[in-house]
Amino acid sequence: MATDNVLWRIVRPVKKKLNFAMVLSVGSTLLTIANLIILSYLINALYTGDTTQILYLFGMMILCVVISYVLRLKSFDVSHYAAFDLEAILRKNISSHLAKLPLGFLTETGSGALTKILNEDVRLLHGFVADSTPLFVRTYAFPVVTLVALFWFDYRVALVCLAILIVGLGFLALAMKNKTEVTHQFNKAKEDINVAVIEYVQAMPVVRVFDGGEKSFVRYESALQRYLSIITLWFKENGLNAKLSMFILNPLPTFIILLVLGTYWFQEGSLSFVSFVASLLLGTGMIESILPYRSLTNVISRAAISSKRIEELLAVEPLASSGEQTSVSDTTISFESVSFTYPGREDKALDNISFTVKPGTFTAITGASGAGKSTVARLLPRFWDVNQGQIKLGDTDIRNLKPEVLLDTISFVFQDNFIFSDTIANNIRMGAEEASIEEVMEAAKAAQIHDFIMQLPDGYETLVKERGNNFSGGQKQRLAIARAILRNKPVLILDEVTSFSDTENELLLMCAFRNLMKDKTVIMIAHRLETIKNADQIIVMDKGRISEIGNHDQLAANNGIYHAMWQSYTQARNWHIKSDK
Ligand SMILES: Nc1ncnc2c1ncn2[C@@H]1O[C@H](COP(=O)(O)OP(=O)(O)OP(=O)(O)O)[C@@H](O)[C@H]1O
Repeated sequence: MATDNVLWRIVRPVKKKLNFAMVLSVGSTLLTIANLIILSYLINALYTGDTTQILYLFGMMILCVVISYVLRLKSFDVSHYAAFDLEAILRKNISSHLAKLPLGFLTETGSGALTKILNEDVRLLHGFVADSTPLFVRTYAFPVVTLVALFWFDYRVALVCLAILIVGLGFLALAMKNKTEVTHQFNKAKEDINVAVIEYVQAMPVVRVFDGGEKSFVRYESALQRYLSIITLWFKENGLNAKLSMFILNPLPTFIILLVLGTYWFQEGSLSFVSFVASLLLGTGMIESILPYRSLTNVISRAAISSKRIEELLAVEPLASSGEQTSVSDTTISFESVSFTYPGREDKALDNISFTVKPGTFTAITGASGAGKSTVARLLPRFWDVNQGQIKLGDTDIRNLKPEVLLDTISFVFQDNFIFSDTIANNIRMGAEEASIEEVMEAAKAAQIHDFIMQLPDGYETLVKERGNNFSGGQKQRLAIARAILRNKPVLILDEVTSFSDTENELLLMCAFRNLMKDKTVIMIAHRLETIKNADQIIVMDKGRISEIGNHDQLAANNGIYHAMWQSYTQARNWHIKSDK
């Protein structure tokens, strides 16, 4: 039951309703058992021909059936209400928690995995609470109460039933031994298949060019093989026990055993007729009541896995709550002794870095891959919060600003910009929903993407396909720039935005950038020295630290990383010029 603790923790908010549903279910179970006992007396009365008793018992039985039925319905009613309540509570808790989580966590976990928790896991718990909880208590209460009743009728019959139960459950326990490990392996194998299928289908266009799809088909096939061998192994190891338990925990064999023994004891005179009938009815009823046990344990373990995922998500540390400050003194950006380590990593992505970007100036950040450039960009919109030091906008720590103020002051253009399935106009409007179509067009013109949009059959009303698949990388960049131009915020963060461009796109992009960056405070992360040469300040990063800082002339004159980068850049350029000649 240890793994199920998490399950009971998750359903705690609806515990009262759930307990009530279980009490009603136990009540209905008791009446069902009472009914079987009355039926035994009724058959006895029919046997002896006692008419008054027949009528009396018949009346009692009808009453019991009706009340038991009503209790059972009511129990399911209550458990369904509890399930709806739980679903609402969980959805509310999860969504309000998600709103407080670092954006970095959300983008990393991915919308697919989060939607799965919010939808599938919550729905699974709904199903468990609604349908399984009344059944759950019934499978426990029925055998216990029946055994008590059987002991009251005849201890020998009770002992026989108890023995059948113990042997059957023993085999079941053996069949379920290693279940956790096997279930884990089974789920892992199933996941591998899913991944292989997705990879096979999604990567098809690329894969077919290189290996005709054979290699990834082999991966899919071997995932399938692993899955099959786990199932075979499980059947081989536990199949016999499972079959034996299924055979023993079955009403028919129990009925036959009780019939043979009962007949013997009855003829011998040591078992009354009513006890004989009662033992047949109660004994078989008891075994029947535990038939759903196996499927219930499956439902419970799946619900426990879902609960664990929900609990883990709810345990993710939210961002420190934002302050209430609603304005900034100016757009100076300062990193003051900032250190940051990504959750789950040992090494620092940023190690004690400090720099200041003055209002209206252009700062470029460059350096080797993995040096920490993008991390600088991600900390500004609080994708994550710093571990040490502080980041200030004007003279305020960004953690003290209302989130709206931060977003209202800064625009971001990232390498992988979020393009969603809507019209081009609405994609540009994102973050400035009230903008008129004329304003949208103005922004698109400044971003050098207007002419391209006008060539499309529906112009600005053209639908962008999922993730902007019908646009080139450079076109998506320019759409994102148009979006940033329209939002017109005083601070601009650009992360590797020129990486997609070909020569033609680059000219357009540069022109778009000039329009976008006019009079703004800009931080641009870039590799292309041509792009950053004119920056007021260039920061060269290396292994999470700032190795050089200054303008182009100062850095080119130094004997550092930038100097080396500039040398190799000019050599490459000269080589190009020579080979063009
Ligand atoms: N989401 C993340 N989770 C864990 N570690 C990360 C994450 N993103 C980056 N890192 C690590 O942090 C360090 C800095 O990465 P960052 O992306 O900031 O470098 P970068 O200079 O922008 O590199 P590139 O030029 O390749 O984009 C690297 O060691 C990287 O592995």
